[in-house]
Amino acid sequence: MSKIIEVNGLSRTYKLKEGLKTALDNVSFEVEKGEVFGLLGPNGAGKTTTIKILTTLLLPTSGEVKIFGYDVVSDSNKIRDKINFVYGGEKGVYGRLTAKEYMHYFCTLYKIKNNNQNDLINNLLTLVQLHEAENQKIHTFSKGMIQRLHIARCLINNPQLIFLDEPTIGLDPLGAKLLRDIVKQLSEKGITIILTTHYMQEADELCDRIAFIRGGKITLIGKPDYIKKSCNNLNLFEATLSINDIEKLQKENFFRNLSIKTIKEPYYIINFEANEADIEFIMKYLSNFAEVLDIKKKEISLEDAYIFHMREVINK
Ligand SMILES: Nc1ncnc2c1ncn2[C@@H]1O[C@H](COP(=O)(O)OP(=O)(O)OP(=O)(O)O)[C@@H](O)[C@H]1O
Repeated sequence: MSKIIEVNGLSRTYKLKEGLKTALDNVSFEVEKGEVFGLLGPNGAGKTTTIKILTTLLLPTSGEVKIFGYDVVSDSNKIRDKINFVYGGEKGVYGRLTAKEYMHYFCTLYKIKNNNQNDLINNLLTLVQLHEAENQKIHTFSKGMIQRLHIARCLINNPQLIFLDEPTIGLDPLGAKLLRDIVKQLSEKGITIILTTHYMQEADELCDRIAFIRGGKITLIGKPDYIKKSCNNLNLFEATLSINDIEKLQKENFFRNLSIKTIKEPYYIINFEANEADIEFIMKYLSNFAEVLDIKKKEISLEDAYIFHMREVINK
């Protein structure tokens, strides 16, 4: 495998009236060809700043970033031809154009020969499942269709590396699934993809590797399974209960990180953190106001791992 992205000691500060704001602090990572690499972190963690630097839209304050072996500062033109990006919730579409007209417009900007434009547009609109809507004006498109059109647009220059910043934000579950399927197809074609998302299940489904970023630093990096296993002192339990007085349970300060999901009254699933040795005691305690139908250790999801690692940030 060859390295498509090499980031070494990257830092970026912004000048504010109050002084300097550090958005990225000595960040290093590498991405191999063909990987789907997820950058996950809370608002303000530094994801967009990272993407802007990697796409040559923003200069680093210090450190070195190479894309395809080219430096983002001195060789930005060589990089721009080979990459593209889509920001979630992106506006900037020309509503009065049809999808096809919009694609022709960008083909011309990307200097695609007139003779080749129709075939390319057909292929790309088919790939993002907009072929049937090609003559429809964009202002009639749903958010999901617009987002898929952005993806088609970002593929015009045949990029080997694409950046998708929260691509499914604001999409309904079906629209989001369609978009995830397209991301998988692009990955299967060998395109390297950098993805940011706040949806952990999406990251788990799509990403080969993930970096957790918080406060401008990468705190954990690896395959989704590695990240889940990294919480080895996190013991989550899931109990299915029949509860008559749910308010009483909600008021309990007894549990660490209690979450309650209603199945159908009076049945509930509760998740909580506990030591394995305390489970018998907890069962007895619960039986004071609920019938315990089932209790088991919960498999750690990527979301559990994320909450575990970001807890101090979330609690601030
Ligand atoms: N142009 C700017 N001027 C000043 N500060 C900025 C600027 N852009 C970003 N920041 C600050 O840098 C930090 C990192 O921001 P960034 O947008 O990279 O985070 P993010 O992880 O993408 O967040 P989100 O999930 O909300 O998009 C934040 O504290 C943010 O307020």
